[in-house]
Amino acid sequence: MERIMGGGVFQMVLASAGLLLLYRILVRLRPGTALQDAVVVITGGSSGLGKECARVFHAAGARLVLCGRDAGRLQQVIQELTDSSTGSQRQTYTPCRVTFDLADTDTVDRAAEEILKCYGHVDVLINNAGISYRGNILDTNLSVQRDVMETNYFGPIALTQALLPSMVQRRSGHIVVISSVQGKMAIPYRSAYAASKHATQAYFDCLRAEIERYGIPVTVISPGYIRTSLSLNAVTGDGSKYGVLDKTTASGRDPLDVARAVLRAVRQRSEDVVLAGPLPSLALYLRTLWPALFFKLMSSRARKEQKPKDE
Ligand SMILES: NC(=O)C1=CN([C@@H]2O[C@H](COP(=O)(O)OP(=O)(O)OC[C@H]3O[C@@H](n4cnc5c(N)ncnc54)[C@H](OP(=O)(O)O)[C@@H]3O)[C@@H](O)[C@H]2O)C=CC1
Ligand SMILES: CCCCCCCCCCCCCCCC(=O)OCC(=O)COP(=O)(O)O
Repeated sequence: MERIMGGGVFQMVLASAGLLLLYRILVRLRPGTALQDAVVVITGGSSGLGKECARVFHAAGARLVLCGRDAGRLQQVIQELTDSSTGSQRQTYTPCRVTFDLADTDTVDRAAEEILKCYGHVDVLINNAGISYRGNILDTNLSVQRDVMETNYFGPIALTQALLPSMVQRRSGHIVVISSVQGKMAIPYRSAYAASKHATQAYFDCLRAEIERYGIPVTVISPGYIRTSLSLNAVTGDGSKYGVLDKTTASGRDPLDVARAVLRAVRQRSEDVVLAGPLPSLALYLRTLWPALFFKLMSSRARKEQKPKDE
């Protein structure tokens, strides 16, 4: 009897896994939204993942609006993209640029107006810009916790809220946010960053439910480590720059590869995408299913990493 039951359970698990695999294949094969001529806004378009997103959306025929704080760096990206499109089979467009600081939410409304002036509307907003943080909570100024929250949370939500009314009016648009696996699990010495990404996940999950009725999808993308300048640009507990290219960052996933996954998620109108390797994925399951063990592992990690650079 037990053998029969055991066999039955095994077959059920196998069948479920097969169905899940089939579902994933079908989702991938589903014809996606066309991006030719779509107006795509990318924040943090001057470097790292944002720059690679600019590359793949530009090549797909999108009309880009690139945002960042440094006009010169944005112009350099625009030049690279225009140079690369010579001989392209597809119609491509010279991107527009809008310069503003996401941490200064007072300027975001002005920036949204400027963004809308580029092409008259926005089809896809990719909230990508962000900064990270390295530090021990005990030695971190509250102002640093606030600053990271301004750039990673309040800035993107202010921009989203400024652009949403025009999307709702047209009953068309798509909101995307680049979060992190640290938006789903918190690891030691990343308090400001992980908190800002958890807030991001929660806000955009609420938004998804609230604007579904207007036909506007919300996509939250949670990558693991990517090979960019994120750790170099991270802030420490006293507000100074960390300035180190961490091994984890240097050995992270190719940003172009991640950008292609972002493009796929936009085409498929995916809701929640985790782009992480087996270990962080396992850690995410552990956080949900066996939190006590997850917390023990994090405490041990905190003890081992007792000396972040700013101590
Ligand atoms: N690299 C990684 O391991 C991972 C990154 N991510 C996320 O990916 C996103 C992109 O980061 P990544 O490309 O890695 O890092 P980079 O440091 O290379 O790029 C960050 C971008 O954000 C822009 N930015 C930073 N602060 C502001 C601000 N106050 N106002 C406007 N723009 C700003 C920068 O533009 P400029 O300085 O020109 O203004 C830059 O273009 C971030 O949200 C990050 O959290 C998620 C998981 C892993
Ligand atoms: C019983 C088996 C247990 C196996 C679980 C082991 C737990 C291992 C913990 C793994 C933690 C992974 C952290 C991944 C963090 C990450 O990818 O972050 C992405 C970023 O946003 C990077 O930003 P950062 O500034 O931190 O470089």
